[in-house]
Amino acid sequence: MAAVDVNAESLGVPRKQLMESSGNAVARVCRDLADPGSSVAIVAGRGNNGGDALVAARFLKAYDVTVTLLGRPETISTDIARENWEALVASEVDLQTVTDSVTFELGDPDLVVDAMLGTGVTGALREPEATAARAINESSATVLAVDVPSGVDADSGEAAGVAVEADHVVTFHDDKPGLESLDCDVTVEDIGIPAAAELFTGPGDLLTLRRDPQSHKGDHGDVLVVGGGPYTGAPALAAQAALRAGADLARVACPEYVAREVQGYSENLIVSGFDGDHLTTDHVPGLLDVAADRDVVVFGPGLGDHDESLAAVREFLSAYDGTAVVDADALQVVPDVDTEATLICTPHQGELVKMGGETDDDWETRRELVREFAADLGHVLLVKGAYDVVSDGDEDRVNRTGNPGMTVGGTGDVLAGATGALASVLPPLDAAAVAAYANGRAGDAAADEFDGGLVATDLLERLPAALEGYQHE
Ligand SMILES: NC(=O)C1=CN([C@@H]2O[C@H](COP(=O)(O)OP(=O)(O)OC[C@H]3O[C@@H](n4cnc5c(N)ncnc54)[C@H](O)[C@@H]3O)[C@@H](O)[C@H]2O)[C@H](O)CC1
Ligand SMILES: [K+]
Repeated sequence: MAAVDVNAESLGVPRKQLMESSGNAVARVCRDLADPGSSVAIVAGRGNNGGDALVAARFLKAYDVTVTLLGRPETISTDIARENWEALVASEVDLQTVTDSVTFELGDPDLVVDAMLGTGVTGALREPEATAARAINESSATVLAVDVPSGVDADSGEAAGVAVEADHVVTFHDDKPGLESLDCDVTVEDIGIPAAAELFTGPGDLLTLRRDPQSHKGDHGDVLVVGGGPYTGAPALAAQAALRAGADLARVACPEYVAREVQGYSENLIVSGFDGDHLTTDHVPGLLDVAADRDVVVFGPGLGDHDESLAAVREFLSAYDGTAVVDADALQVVPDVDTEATLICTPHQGELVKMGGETDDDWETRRELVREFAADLGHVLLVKGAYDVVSDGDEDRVNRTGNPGMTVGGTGDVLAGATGALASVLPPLDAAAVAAYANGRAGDAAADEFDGGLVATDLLERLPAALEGYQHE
């Protein structure tokens, strides 16, 4: 939800606007539950759940409304809730604040609006919330809970202690799984979050990437890139991209003569060369051994399409059961390989067609086609284009970052390497979506500087900033 909020904000729909819609929806349900002139007691907490009800107070002029804030106004925890409180103060609405359980009084209202705590909370209710919840449960008023009854976990429906027993819940945007087990009416209200905030990647997607300060070397990914042959730069780009996207270790397995060059690109890489000038099935047992201890394998950058190399990819994937990003010439093997591995395939549209998939100029049609093909394959697809389409056959994401300058060679290798690093820490669909977003963002930053003259290594340098997370209240 936090990710969707940030994406909505980046589309020009800030959270305060969503709060206005939520508050409006709360007031609408109040009107359904109580006649004009009835007394309505709004019990508001200090977070955004309380903020929703503070908005509702402005929409209930035909009612006898009292608003009780649990806690001192200075401790309201978000700017948008505080602004809505201040608007009520300035409007001389009937307000009271309660800082302890002794002074809490509910009175005898017809309707209670429980807006103490919503989805931002875990654990048992503290005071004065717990006392207020008991008073609400003892009263004969109809109880309307905002988003989730206070004290109930929105995901599980369980309560760690006392919780509000609501007659009705008005929840926003989407059903909350925890509400199903409760004995009350639930209304789901659309609050105007654009569908695009969920479909298109955006800055909110980066929220999933916050690093744990307690983590150790290897926790953020140990990635093996297998490739190189006719193309020598590709595996080096992919491996460096994995490091720039946060992997702790990046290894490259490639033909011996390529290995010398790859090592020349960066001393940060661990490179091992195998004999000959291309991958063959003779190399597969050794690769499987190395791959077994890695988080993710990125298979394909610069590999070439020698029959012996493709046979080796087939043999590797048949025996491998970890996570692999498959790119470039290795992709054509995927449709007829029987594998236990989790694959993220990163074709451009030409490679997609070569795999047996279909494409279309219209991105919405392409989205349908990609979803169907991903379902057939049983793997995640990230199909590159002006709009990248990511699908696991069930859920889809679309990425709009990037620019025409990125058609230069090597940007696909950067994307494959970044996807490998992210797949060590995120589920496959998310890894592909975040990688596409960040790769395009890095490309946009490079284009700001170099226009159409950008090169793939410009993206490498800009990947860390492109992956930087967002602070959100
Ligand atoms: N897009 C959306 O999801 C929207 C949601 N809205 C509403 O926002 C709330 C969630 O708001 P948030 O500020 O994140 O959290 P809460 O209001 O639920 O709670 C924060 C508040 O509670 C205090 N607190 C924490 N734990 C406890 C405890 N155990 N006992 C007592 N108090 C506790 C904490 O200190 C904070 O002050 C969501 O439910 C929706 O109602 C929107 O406004 C619209 C968009
Ligand atoms: K609530």
